[in-house]
Amino acid sequence: MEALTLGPAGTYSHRAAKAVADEVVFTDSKTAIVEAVASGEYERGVVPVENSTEGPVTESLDAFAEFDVAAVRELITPIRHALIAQGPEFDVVASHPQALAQCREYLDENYPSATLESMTSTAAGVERAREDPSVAAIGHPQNAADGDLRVVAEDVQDQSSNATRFLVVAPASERSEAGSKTSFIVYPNVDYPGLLLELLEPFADRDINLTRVESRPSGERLGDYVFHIDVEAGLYEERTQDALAEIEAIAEEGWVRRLGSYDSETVLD
Ligand SMILES: O=C(O)C(=O)C[C@]1(C(=O)O)C=C[C@@H](O)C=C1
Repeated sequence: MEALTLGPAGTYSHRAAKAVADEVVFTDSKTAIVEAVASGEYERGVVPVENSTEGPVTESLDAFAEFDVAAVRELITPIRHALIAQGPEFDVVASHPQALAQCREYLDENYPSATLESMTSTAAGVERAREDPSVAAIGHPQNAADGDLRVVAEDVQDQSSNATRFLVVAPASERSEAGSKTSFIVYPNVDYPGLLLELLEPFADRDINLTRVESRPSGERLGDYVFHIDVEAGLYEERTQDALAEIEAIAEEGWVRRLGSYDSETVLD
């Protein structure tokens, strides 16, 4: 099966996508991945959603609220960054903002005067370093395996436990009720004291553990939010269906989207 993910070759998304697809194709935005799967252009997409150091990948979350797709698998991958350059002297460090943020303390301590440059992906930063000796990149060490680049330093992420969670997305028709985890999005379109508490109580009442709650601005007006909620239960379970029915009643002025149920796996590379 073919999967669309964030390119060029050598991104962490590429490494995760290889675990679920025999052919991987690339684009340079997470929104484009979700949109292409929603429209049926691709059968699978692999997008990062959350990092243990830096938190949510907001572009992916916003794309899930905008385009109707199913989440069919979760991949968790440890992220161990290398500093990659043509030599030890450079003025610029180029990488994806998530990766730069995951190495903030290391860069402040070791390269306080380097200019940080945001790229569309870690591998795009590596391409930039390949072209320009004054630029270093942060990415997977394997990106230095060929050509003029070398690994200047390994394990430059601030937390040794640094890990990113990816979701594999499929067309909405492939949404599954089977799996140990479920993701859904709620837009209540109302605002009153205790609303968030009311949205979470149906899970607490049924002993369902929440693994993530993220609020994203709806874009409609200041203080108006879309909530991304992940729970440790499958849609096939009666308790999950009952909790969602209660939430749908609370959000009757807005909407509730089930991304679906899935199982989680760890991808080492
Ligand atoms: O730039 C890449 O290599 C990506 O796959 C994107 C991404 C992200 O957006 O979180 C994925 C994993 C790492 O956390 C850093 C960057």
